Amino acid sequence: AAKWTYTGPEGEHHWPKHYPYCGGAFQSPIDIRSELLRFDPTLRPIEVQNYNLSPNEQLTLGNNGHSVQISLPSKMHISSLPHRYTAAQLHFHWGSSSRPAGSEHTVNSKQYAAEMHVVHYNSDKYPNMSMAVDKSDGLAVLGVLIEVGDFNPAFEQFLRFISGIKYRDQRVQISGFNIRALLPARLDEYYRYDGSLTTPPCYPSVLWTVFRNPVTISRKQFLSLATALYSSHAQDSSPVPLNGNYRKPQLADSRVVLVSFKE
Ligand SMILES: NS(=O)(=O)c1c(F)c(F)c(S(=O)(=O)CCO)c(N[C@H]2CCCc3ccccc32)c1F
Ligand SMILES: [Zn+2]
Repeated sequence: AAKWTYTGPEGEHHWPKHYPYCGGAFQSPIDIRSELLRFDPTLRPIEVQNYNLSPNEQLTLGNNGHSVQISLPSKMHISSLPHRYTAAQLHFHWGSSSRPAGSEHTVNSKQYAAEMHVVHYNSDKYPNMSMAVDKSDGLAVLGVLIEVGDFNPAFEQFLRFISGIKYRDQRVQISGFNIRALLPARLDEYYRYDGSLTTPPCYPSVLWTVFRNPVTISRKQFLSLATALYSSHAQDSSPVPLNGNYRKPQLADSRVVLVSFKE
């Protein structure tokens, strides 16, 4: 498995050596700047289906060495886009206890504490994620900005198990819960642009939707996300903390960011 990191000799400035798309166009994340925005009245509210999972269902919560991820059942999908986009997994990007800013997208240079991504693939055209991941109309990712504030009971549904996946490739089964509760209340207010995976291989295959309104988690919840995990395996002699797992904003080039709302 090719190794890449967020800092050091395998850090993001070195990604293009092994992953050429990372040095290409249409890269994500970006700084969502006011001057790039254009109101688009055709942008409909995001509609998600089957996000409210029963506690009788089991989800896999895992540490893949780059993030904490939850694998999602294929009945979950986005129904308001031109094609059906079926959910594959969700994961997070965060800062560290000493530097609590770790979102990937920034808004007028403001970096949030963390960011959640719900990854979907175009299941009208492709049979699975692997076939969709490098196609220009392959993926749709919902981005949720996260700031430190009130306690978030929905996040607690998986955060309370995070000590069971401290090391790379550890996984635990958790009960299903309402994934919709991880999203902000308003799914009608969002930024929309064409971009890429924010990790290698950085394929320019993502229709990005970043919701305007952040969600909050408590400082204690943020610290458990930012301090519980290691990117190294349990048996490795020198454990490597997993934090600061965010790519810096990329050049917007001539890209316009569409917005579904008027101030
Ligand atoms: N920010 S991002 O671009 O949304 C993003 C990540 F940042 C991220 F870390 C991951 S990862 O956790 O899989 C670790 C490294 O790929 C993904 N995985 C996607 C793309 C790769 C293939 C694949 C296959 C099945 C399910 C999900 C995915 C990712 F899409
Ligand atoms: Zn991501």
